[in-house]
Amino acid sequence: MALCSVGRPLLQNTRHALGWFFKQKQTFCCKVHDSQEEEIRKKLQLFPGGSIDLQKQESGIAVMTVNNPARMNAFSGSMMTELEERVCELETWTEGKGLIVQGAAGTFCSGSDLNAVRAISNPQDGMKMCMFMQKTLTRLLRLPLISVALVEGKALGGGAELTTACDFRLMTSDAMIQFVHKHMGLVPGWGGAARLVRIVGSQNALKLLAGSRKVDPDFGKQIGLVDDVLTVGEGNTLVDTERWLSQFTKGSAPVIRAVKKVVLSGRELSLDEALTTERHVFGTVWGGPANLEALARKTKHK
Ligand SMILES: CCC(=O)SCCNC(=O)CCNC(=O)[C@H](O)C(C)(C)COP(=O)(O)OP(=O)(O)OC[C@H]1O[C@@H](n2cnc3c(N)ncnc32)[C@H](O)[C@@H]1OP(=O)(O)O
Repeated sequence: MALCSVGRPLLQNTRHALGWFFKQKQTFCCKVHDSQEEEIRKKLQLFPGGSIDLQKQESGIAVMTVNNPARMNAFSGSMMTELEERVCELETWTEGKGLIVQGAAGTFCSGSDLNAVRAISNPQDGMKMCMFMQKTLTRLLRLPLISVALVEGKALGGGAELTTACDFRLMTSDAMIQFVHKHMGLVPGWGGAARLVRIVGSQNALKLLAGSRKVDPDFGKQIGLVDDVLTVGEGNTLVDTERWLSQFTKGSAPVIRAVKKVVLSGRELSLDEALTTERHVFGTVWGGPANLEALARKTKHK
């Protein structure tokens, strides 16, 4: 049985996912797939092109690149299955602390590949693709890594949804995020609407989805979608993003991962369940190497 099998109620899915998450039995989820998933995976692989590249660095920061520049980094079918494989890889990366998600060649992602979309425009295939991407992006958001989307150029449709599957979003000063779904006769289906409401609130989410409003860095910051803006032409945006992220990833990996776990459980579980999880996670760092070192240093917080 896969981690979140199709049709299982959402709350049960969340509990299962978090139970799995905290026990860190990641290999289970990576290796076992149900037959419906296998079917959509095979179908998606009929639409090749581009790649999802992953570089895990010794610093504990990984860089994932959506790479299909000939189509403005649109997601081909094979890129959707590769994304899931990369997420699996990150789920088992126990030394990891942070993740940067970026697009190749100076632009973020123009959503799903419209050629593939046309070919699977029947409701059954559309629903399976949507389930597949929803599950993958939920797992991306639940990684025990602090993640940031580096948005250069454009993030459109599914590309805008992908940004919401990260903990933070940075934009370059000339970038733009737009949920263009309404113009395509759609609503988000990769979990982007649910996540957007949690990030910017329902009023702002309505503006972005019903108005397909373009989000520039100023408006993005104003509504809380965007955490910071990088000035174009001043240095290397990836290096700047790594520097920005390091304010949260400096220090011991178990502690950084524990922080992400308690925030995640606070966001996704009932208060009672989140408190139980928090106690459990606290127990994993109390008296641990970083804790003992800090005590020995007689740390003062001036
Ligand atoms: C989950 C739901 C979804 O994601 S629905 C998909 C939402 N996305 C879209 O509708 C994007 C449509 N594309 C555009 O609006 C423009 O191409 C954007 C991205 C603004 C870029 O414009 P511009 O800089 O003028 O370049 P261009 O149009 O010449 O594009 C370069 C080549 O890339 C291609 N491209 C772009 N986006 C996609 C896409 N989503 N799927 C497939 N191909 C895409 C263009 O067709 C163009 O290709 P070609 O050079 O004509 O062969």
